[in-house]
Amino acid sequence: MTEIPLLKVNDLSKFYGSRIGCRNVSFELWPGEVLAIVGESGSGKTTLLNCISTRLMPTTGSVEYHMRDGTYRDLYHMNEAERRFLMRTDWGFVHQNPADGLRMTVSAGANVGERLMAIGDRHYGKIRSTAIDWLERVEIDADRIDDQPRAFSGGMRQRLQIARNLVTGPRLVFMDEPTGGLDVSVQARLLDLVRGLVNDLGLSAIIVTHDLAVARLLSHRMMVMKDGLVIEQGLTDRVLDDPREPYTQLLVSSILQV
Ligand SMILES: Nc1ncnc2c1ncn2[C@@H]1O[C@H](COP(=O)(O)OP(=O)(O)OP(=O)(O)O)[C@@H](O)[C@H]1O
Repeated sequence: MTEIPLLKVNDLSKFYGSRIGCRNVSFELWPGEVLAIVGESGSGKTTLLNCISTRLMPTTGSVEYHMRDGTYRDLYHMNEAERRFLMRTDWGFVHQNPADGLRMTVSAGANVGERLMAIGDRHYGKIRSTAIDWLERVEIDADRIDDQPRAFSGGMRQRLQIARNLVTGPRLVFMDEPTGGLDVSVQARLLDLVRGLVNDLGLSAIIVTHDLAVARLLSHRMMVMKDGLVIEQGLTDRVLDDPREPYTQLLVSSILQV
């Protein structure tokens, strides 16, 4: 890991009227680091993820991002075009529901290929061969390239969504409950795949999950949220094996085996 954080989140808060989404969140994310945000339903995980990924504007606070040119930019001071460019070239966003991150009525190959076209690739043969390569990396047979994702199982759709996000070589990937809604055996296979890809590509990732087993398997560090606040954070193994806050102890002990 290099010594410069990829992301610096400073005192971020989001209120929905008088309702608290998240409050006073600060942390840094380092290159190659995977951070899990855990907590029960309504604790503010998705609000925080959406603010950091600029899908939502926070009420107060800033997020500084280390650009490829070496400068830091405050994400909320970028214009819409700059933010879109960053999302297309440097970031990925994996939704819990693959239908939110895929185009269901175009082919699997086009779902992957159009991301390459969006960053300027124009050579059809090259785009198709890269798409085939990525389908194989996510364990989808190349002969399904012309099928539409609506003909795929839930697990295949999620793997396709991951290929679509990673094909452009992002530096940072946001994932919102990436294994939610899948059968347990499908989840296990997907987690293995994500772990392998994240390691191989040296990706930084922020993963929202209510599942501590997902955090254990994928993340280096984790933050525990409750009522919009980060109440505990640290290395994943430390937090899970030796939780300091009573609330985290309760969360951990409610799971038989993590
Ligand atoms: N659009 C909105 N308008 C008003 N309140 C909202 C909105 N979105 C979220 N909230 C509130 O903000 C708080 C945090 O919600 P959030 O969805 O971020 O939690 P979460 O931990 O991601 O929950 P879940 O795991 O159920 O998705 C909750 O009290 C929620 O009711």
